[in-house]
Amino acid sequence: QLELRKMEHEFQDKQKQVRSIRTEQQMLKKNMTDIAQEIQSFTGRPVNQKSHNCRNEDLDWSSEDFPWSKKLKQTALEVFKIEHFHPIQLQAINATMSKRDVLLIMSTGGGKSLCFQLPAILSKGITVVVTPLVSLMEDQVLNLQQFGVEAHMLKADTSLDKVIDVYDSLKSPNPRVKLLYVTPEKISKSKQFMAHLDKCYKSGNLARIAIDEVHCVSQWGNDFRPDYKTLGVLKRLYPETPIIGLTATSTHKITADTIHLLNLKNSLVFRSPLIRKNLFYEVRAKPPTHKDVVQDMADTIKENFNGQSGIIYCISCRNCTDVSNSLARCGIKTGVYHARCSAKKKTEIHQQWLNNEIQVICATVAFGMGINKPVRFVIHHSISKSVENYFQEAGRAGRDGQPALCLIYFGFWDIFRQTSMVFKERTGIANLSKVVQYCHDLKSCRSGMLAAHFGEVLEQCRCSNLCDVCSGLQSMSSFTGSSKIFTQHDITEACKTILRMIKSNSRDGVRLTGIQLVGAAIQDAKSRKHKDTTLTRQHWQRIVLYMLLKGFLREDFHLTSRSTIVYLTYGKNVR
Ligand SMILES: Nc1ncnc2c1ncn2[C@@H]1O[C@H](COP(=O)(O)OP(=O)(O)OP(=O)(O)O)[C@@H](O)[C@H]1O
Repeated sequence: QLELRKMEHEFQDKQKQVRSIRTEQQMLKKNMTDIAQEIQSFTGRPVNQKSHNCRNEDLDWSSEDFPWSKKLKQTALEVFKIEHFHPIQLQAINATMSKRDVLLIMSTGGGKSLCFQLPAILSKGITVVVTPLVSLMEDQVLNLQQFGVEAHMLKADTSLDKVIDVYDSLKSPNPRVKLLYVTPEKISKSKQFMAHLDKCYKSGNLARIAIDEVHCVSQWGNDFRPDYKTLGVLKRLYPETPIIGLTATSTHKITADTIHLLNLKNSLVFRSPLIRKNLFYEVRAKPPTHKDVVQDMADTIKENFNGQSGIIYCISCRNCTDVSNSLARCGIKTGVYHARCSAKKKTEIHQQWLNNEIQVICATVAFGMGINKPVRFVIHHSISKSVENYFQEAGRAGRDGQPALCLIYFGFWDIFRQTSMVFKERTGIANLSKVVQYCHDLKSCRSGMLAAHFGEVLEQCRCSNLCDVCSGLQSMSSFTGSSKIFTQHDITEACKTILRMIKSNSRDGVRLTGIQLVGAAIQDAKSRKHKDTTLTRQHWQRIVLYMLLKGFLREDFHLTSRSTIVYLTYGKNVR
């Protein structure tokens, strides 16, 4: 045993030495690249560097032995007042500082921005940050400037003086600008900007390119932006400049697609656990009337979140106003935020919410990116159009690490409303069906389902009481006090009734919507004094959904001049 211990010690010692040699080797490589770039900036000609095959895949990216490690810690503290790095932050920072291409997948609020902001401050030259939203860009630039960092942005209404100032920096051998925020359109459409970026690269001053919300590059995601696709050109034009892509929501399929489209062949992928242990996921059957839904929301908020802030996501602008007005009548201070609000109104509401003058924002998905405020609950008045959307919206809760509730009201009618809105999108129905599956399931752990969707496996199959399913099966849910005990029922006859309703009505040339189909089935069961008369309307709705999810039913769309009607008909699995 003594011998074994001794060898173990020796082994660890050697491993330490190997790590240290690898780090040194990596540094030498970096210094050679820096010198080559300097030569290039003098001569204007690229230097042919031999490829040195040091296997830095094996490097310990969380090591604090890199040449910049000391300065990194110091700058994090001095500039951002950050004492410790979150998991994966240090790995991602070390990898991008070593000039590796990086894809960072980290949950909302995980601290992705720091992973390019800190390296930008520590590196020579300019870091270009591509962001999909101007509001996001404005927030970050303002924040950085408050920390005393030279951060700037180029957007459609940037003054000519400012543009010239930024272009001068891009041309300068010693640029003043450290971070330059641009939209993807700038890269795909502005020849002038690209000409200046070329100069910046040739003088060895294009330190890094950060692409925020990088999943927008893939058509498999639901946030696809055509201009993001053109970002693939960056690696071809600037092969020596490291790229770091950042996202909170990326399935394995989207990740692979992103790497391919951005030409990041040898990139390192860092993925932090997406499921946050402070979020409690719950799905609640939506009460049938608007009044009852709002009363249920008001009770939940008053009982659990006295004086604490939250967001309620609604399906439409009108819906936001209705919910907000009704909640106000229940004594809750609310405001609305949606696409039809003027920019002034949006800023005003956001500010009132930040100042705790209003407790709840009733918003469409237009609200949310870059929120920096403790949010104790995110309630979905209707289901989201995809799991990715839901995960991102719900993830705005509890970014401070404290417990928070993510609640969906799951209503039968809402599903067809969403279906009629997304059916023209390429993956619209498939994406929505995954959300319906998530809400319809009474047995599977919600965190587990979300984790599995993003290709992650939870250490335990149950989430230690962090969702209504796991806690409801054993005890009372901590947030809602509701116990979700359910019974099993043989629904063979009920399914046959549903199919018979479709058949008999179609013989008379009548098509049925989901709601009509449920009504017809209830009537039929009653008239035939069938044992299924014990089934409630909600049971019948669940049966219809089950049949939809299992392919026994499918939607049939009928476009009128004013709307799209969603009928239900036989699915592919009906023989
Ligand atoms: N290591 C850290 N310690 C403490 N606070 C941190 C740390 N890293 C980041 N933060 C803070 O966490 C907050 C969220 O960071 P950031 O906005 O970068 O998150 P994000 O991952 O980009 O989220 P989102 O996907 O919602 O944009 C910020 O206020 C940031 O200053």
